[in-house]
Amino acid sequence: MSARVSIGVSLKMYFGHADARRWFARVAELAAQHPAVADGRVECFVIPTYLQVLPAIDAVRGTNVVVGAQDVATADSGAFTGEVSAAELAEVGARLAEVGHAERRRLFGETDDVVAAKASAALRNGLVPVLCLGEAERSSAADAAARTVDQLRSALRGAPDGRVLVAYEPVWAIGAPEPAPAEHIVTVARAVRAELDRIAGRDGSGVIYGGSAGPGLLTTLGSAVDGLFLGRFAHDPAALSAVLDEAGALADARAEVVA
Ligand SMILES: O=C(CO)COP(=O)(O)O
Repeated sequence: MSARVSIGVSLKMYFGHADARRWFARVAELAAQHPAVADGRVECFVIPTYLQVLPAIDAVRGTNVVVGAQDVATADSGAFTGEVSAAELAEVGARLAEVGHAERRRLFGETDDVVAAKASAALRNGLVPVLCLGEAERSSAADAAARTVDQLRSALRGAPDGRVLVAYEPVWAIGAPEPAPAEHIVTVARAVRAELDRIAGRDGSGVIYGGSAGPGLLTTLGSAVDGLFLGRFAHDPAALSAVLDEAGALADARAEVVA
């Protein structure tokens, strides 16, 4: 377990261009002033639409905030109309690529094979895949853990070495009023972390939780997770700032354990 805590935000398709730019400016400002982000104890990443990736990179330049994409092509170049390659994302300065989000699986038919090909494409090009995994229907924590670990194995089968951030997102907790219960998240996150520790070539990897996450949750979960993947509840920069404060406190507590 590394001491660093990761806090990511996907903007999905919520913001238009002007609103997104205003939000990036606020995030850049608060990250620059945030001691735990400024000194690297907390990794902060934002994942806007493809069209917003370049303005986001411009807005956060000089801060420790990094930018990712919400999807990535399986191929690196060629006749793939509408796709964006990991090679180009890396070329312009994106650092992460979200892979296999529940909305892409459900609305756009992404299969486990497609998810695996996208994870490989990201790793092959030096991007960190934010690998979104989680059970589709509410079940026991043990069952959810088994399903999520199976998804992880499938997504990384044959993938190049490199860091991976697993975003454990139970599908039924996405877009909900509340996150999944803490005991449920802790059980699944532990199983995912154990699997990440078992497989070679994944140094620096971790598991973050997403699905109606917001202020207060990270303090409840503690070191069972390596951070959070936020959606709606980070649209208000003040809420994101509160989560970064919690992440800083968690990183400090973890540094004492690691030392
Ligand atoms: O899917 C999510 C992040 O990728 C979570 O979104 P919400 O927090 O809005 O449910």
